[in-house]
Amino acid sequence: MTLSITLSQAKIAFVGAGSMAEAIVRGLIQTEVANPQHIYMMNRANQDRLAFLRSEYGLHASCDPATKEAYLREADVVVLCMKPKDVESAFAELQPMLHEKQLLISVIAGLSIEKAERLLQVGLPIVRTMPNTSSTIGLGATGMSFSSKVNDTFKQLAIQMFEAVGTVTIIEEDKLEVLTGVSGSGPAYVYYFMEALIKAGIEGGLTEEDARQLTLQTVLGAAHMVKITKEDPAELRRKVTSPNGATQASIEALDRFKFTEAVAQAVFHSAARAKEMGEQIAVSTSSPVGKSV
Ligand SMILES: NC(=O)C1=CN([C@@H]2O[C@H](COP(=O)(O)OP(=O)(O)OC[C@H]3O[C@@H](n4cnc5c(N)ncnc54)[C@H](OP(=O)(O)O)[C@@H]3O)[C@@H](O)[C@H]2O)C=CC1
Ligand SMILES: O=C(O)[C@@H]1CCC=N1
Repeated sequence: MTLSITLSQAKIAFVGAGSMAEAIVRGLIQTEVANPQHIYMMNRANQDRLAFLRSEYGLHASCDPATKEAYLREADVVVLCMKPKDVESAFAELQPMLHEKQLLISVIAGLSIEKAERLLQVGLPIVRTMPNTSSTIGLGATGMSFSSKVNDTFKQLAIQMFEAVGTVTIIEEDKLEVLTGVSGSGPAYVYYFMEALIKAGIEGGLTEEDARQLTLQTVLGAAHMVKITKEDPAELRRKVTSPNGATQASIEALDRFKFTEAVAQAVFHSAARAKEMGEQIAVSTSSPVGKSV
């Protein structure tokens, strides 16, 4: 890889072709920062999924071992997108095909850089990230940490890649778990809140269609208000909350049901589970080598 390589020139191989890999790929292609002909996706066995990805995005996709090996050996950037439970076997298979000139990017929750280095036993630079699924529409929020081997060119490449699908927050690695609790899992809390708001609206007598539309516009409008006015969410909330009015009654109800505490617990449980998943990935000193991916 030369110092001047850009994302559109780089060959990017995704190991794992699930929802997170697709979210990133879709953003890269839609924003035209990456060339679909330079994107290589691979999974374990799901041929239908690969056929869909090929036809939808015009990229290369395969689960054939020899083809995957060729993809990996040629790649400038390898993005690891499998579930934590699959890391051990996937890394053992990957290890013989990687080399020190490549950049490795992991989106795997909880997997530390140090453990990835021990598993791979290849001294290549590693970028640990925690994106979220809103990357699909270019509105992702990605946290990112670098191993000491990542040079400035690779840092810029990784940042550019995830900025193509949203915002990037560079953070100390030991903060990535709590970041997982906030923004990695975060979209699920927002959807859960929306589900609850729709359900309550319907229970109160709204049609399902109206409850959905009103909920969507409310969440969208509130998020845009924070972004556009740059006001603190607490200040914006105060503006909705007339003294002794309807909103005050609802906020008091949320407080009685410990809303703030519930959200904090959600964040900390996500962080703890991410850490636990990372710790559960075993490092065997006799990793099988020479097998195909
Ligand atoms: N979903 C999310 O919101 C977020 C997920 N992440 C992280 O992203 C990672 C992937 O999650 P997600 O996309 O949701 O998972 P999915 O289950 O959607 O996709 C996992 C993919 O990994 C493939 N895979 C498994 N083992 C191997 C292997 N040995 N070689 C090649 N491919 C393999 C699977 O292939 P096959 O189908 O053929 O088995 C599948 O394509 C996780 O580590 C997660 O922590 C991070 C941030 C947010
Ligand atoms: O639920 C998970 O484990 C992954 C990490 C953050 C979002 N999804």
